[in-house]
Amino acid sequence: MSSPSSSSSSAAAHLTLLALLSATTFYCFYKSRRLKKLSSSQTLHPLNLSPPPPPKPKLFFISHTGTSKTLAHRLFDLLTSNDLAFDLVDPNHYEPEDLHRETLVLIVASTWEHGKPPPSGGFLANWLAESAEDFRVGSLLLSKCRFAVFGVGSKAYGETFNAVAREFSKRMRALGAAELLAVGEGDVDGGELDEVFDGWSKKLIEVLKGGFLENGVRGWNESDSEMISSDDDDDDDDGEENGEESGIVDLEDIAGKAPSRKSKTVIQSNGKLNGEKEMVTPVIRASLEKQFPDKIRMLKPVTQLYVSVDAATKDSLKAIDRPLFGDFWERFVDSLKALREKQQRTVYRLTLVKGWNTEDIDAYSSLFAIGNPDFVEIKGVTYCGSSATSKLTMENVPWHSDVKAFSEALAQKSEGDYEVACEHAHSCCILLAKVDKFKVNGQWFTWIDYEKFHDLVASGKPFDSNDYMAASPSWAVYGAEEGGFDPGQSRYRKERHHKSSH
Ligand SMILES: Cc1cc2nc3c(=O)[nH]c(=O)nc-3n(C[C@H](O)[C@H](O)[C@H](O)COP(=O)(O)O)c2cc1C
Repeated sequence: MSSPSSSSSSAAAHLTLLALLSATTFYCFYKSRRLKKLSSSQTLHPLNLSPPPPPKPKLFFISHTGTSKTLAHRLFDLLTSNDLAFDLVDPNHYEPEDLHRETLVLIVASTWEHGKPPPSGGFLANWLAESAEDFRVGSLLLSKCRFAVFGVGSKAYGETFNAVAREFSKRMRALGAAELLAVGEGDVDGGELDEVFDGWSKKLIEVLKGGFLENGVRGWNESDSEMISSDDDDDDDDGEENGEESGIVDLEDIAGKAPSRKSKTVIQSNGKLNGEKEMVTPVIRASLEKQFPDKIRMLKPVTQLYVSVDAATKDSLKAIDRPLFGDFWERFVDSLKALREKQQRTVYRLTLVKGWNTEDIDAYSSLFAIGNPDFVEIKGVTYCGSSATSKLTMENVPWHSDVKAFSEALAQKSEGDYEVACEHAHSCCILLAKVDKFKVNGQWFTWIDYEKFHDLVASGKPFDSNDYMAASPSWAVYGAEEGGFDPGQSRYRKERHHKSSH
């Protein structure tokens, strides 16, 4: 191991900071534009042509043995005879990711075993449930949509009577849709289904024709939906000016927020300017998700190679990243393995989201053996405002003390392989480093000697990450009074108007 060069360490520190700031700025800008595009995609047309007309109202039937389908047909005829044009739709032939464009949706749905929908409605029901519970999908996703649900079931099933219809109603409301009237509850076993359905349908027609919601709020008609669209565009701009969606967010979040979770739709849209889905192409998304281990292997030497470790288990990685590939977990593990073979500094980057991935210390720790990274950088997720595309709240943002506790527990679990080396309290960030490489005679060498790195690359000879390390300044070392803030820089503290105990 060569001796560390302290002469260039200060320059290296500044370079590191500069690089970090530039990257952060780029991604903040990218993120803010992307969020704006996602939220405005519901209303704007590509190439700035006039906005597309609102989609035709939909009447979904979710049926197994035909009862709900028959009722839906009857409702369709009634709507048509009242000059209300609808498409009658089997959800098997519908892409739920188009739901955010809908302005009026009716659902007639039956309930089957264990309160579940029949097969034709399973995908739509799951999509709504997942979206409603996903903090990255905003509670305004369906804000342009008015809806009503009629359930077909049997009271004989007790608690699960019409569970599917109630669930649809609950999920749609959770995503911001406005319910036109209360869920209709049809009971096929002696509940006078036809009368109940006809009564509900009549009320629905009154609401639709009257233009009023049951709760007195003004309801839907075509010109309204256009008015809503243009208002929303204005809101969107205001939002950006007011900084509502312009907050900082981590690079890792970008991949997870890709507009489609189905590779089919992303690929179709790639380069075709067909609307809102071209923003993140499969290639960008896949590379943001670090799902190309072969590419990692082929990389030329870089000073520091990061792999995002967004979750520690297969299930949580699927929930957080919404991966593009079916073999996402194998690709992820393979990406970690590829790090092991690298000669340069390697880093696992963990972004903690409270309530999502902060619990599983054991599972994270077991990932260390796979990639054997030089460093583990642990950062709290950054709040960027709630919006149509994110329902991350301050509740999900860990305090620096949470990040510290998590990091210390992880270090302890490594049984001496890693220790907490540095912290950056003002960015809620902690660095674990490999003790046998980067702690020399009790002193940390986590900084980078860039000149040395370039000399080593130019030499063409093999080298290792500790050949270009530099001493960590005292203010950056874990536990320092400065908490990682360079005393050579000026600090501006934001004035806070709320009480905080932290
Ligand atoms: C095996 C079975 C399980 C059922 N489970 C429920 C249930 O949990 N809750 C409910 O309200 N109705 C339940 N039902 C009643 C059905 O919803 C009812 O038969 C309905 O007419 C089916 O409508 P469809 O033909 O449109 O699918 C069940 C029916 C069967 C045959």
